[in-house]
Amino acid sequence: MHKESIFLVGPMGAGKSTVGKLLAEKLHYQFVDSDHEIEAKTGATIPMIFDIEGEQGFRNREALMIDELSLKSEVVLATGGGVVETESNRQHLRTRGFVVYLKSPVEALIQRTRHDRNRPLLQTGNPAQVLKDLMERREPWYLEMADLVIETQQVPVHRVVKQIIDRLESEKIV
Ligand SMILES: Nc1ncnc2c1ncn2[C@@H]1O[C@H](COP(=O)(O)OP(=O)(O)O)[C@@H](O)[C@H]1O
Ligand SMILES: O=C(O)C1=C[C@@H](OP(=O)(O)O)[C@@H](O)[C@H](O)C1
Ligand SMILES: [Mg+2]
Repeated sequence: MHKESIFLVGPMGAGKSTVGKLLAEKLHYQFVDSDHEIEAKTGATIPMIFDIEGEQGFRNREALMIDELSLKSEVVLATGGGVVETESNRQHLRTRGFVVYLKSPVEALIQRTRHDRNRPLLQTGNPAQVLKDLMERREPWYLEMADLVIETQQVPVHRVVKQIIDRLESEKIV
């Protein structure tokens, strides 16, 4: 099966947005980040949407955006970490493109997200526990939908991108 678009999934801090941008550049694909697209469409930041509409309001917008973006061809799509919480997203991503799960231990996710204030779910007294709990629930979904799993702990972004491209080329995806 020839799968044209590349969908990056994984937890907050896995590197989906950062890796996705560079991967798209190298492949000469369009880069789209579902969070950025939601912000552009609504004119509101992710924290504002969570504040005003709650997490479910954000998930509804995210599901509409994923449906739209996953139909594009030759894109690298960086999803948000919670994309797997919605069944239709899992279905669309699995059937419409090549899914790469960027895997990192929780300790690395904590380090990479600790100074960032733009992830509302981590603005709590114990973000490490939140990341652990979310990973416990979500990792089975990431694994279940992944065509490829890439370990990113202590692997610099350009090396992660290189590994993905090597695999995509060897499987004749790109
Ligand atoms: N492989 C990596 N090694 C070290 N730092 C990384 C790596 N991938 C991403 N980062 C850093 O981690 C932070 C979160 O990355 P980001 O791309 O926003 O993750 P995501 O979109 O998966 O939540 C950023 O500061 C980014 O520079
Ligand atoms: O894991 C989540 O539920 C979320 C992850 C975020 O994206 P990143 O994974 O790019 O941080 C963003 O969609 C929102 O804050 C919710
Ligand atoms: Mg991101």
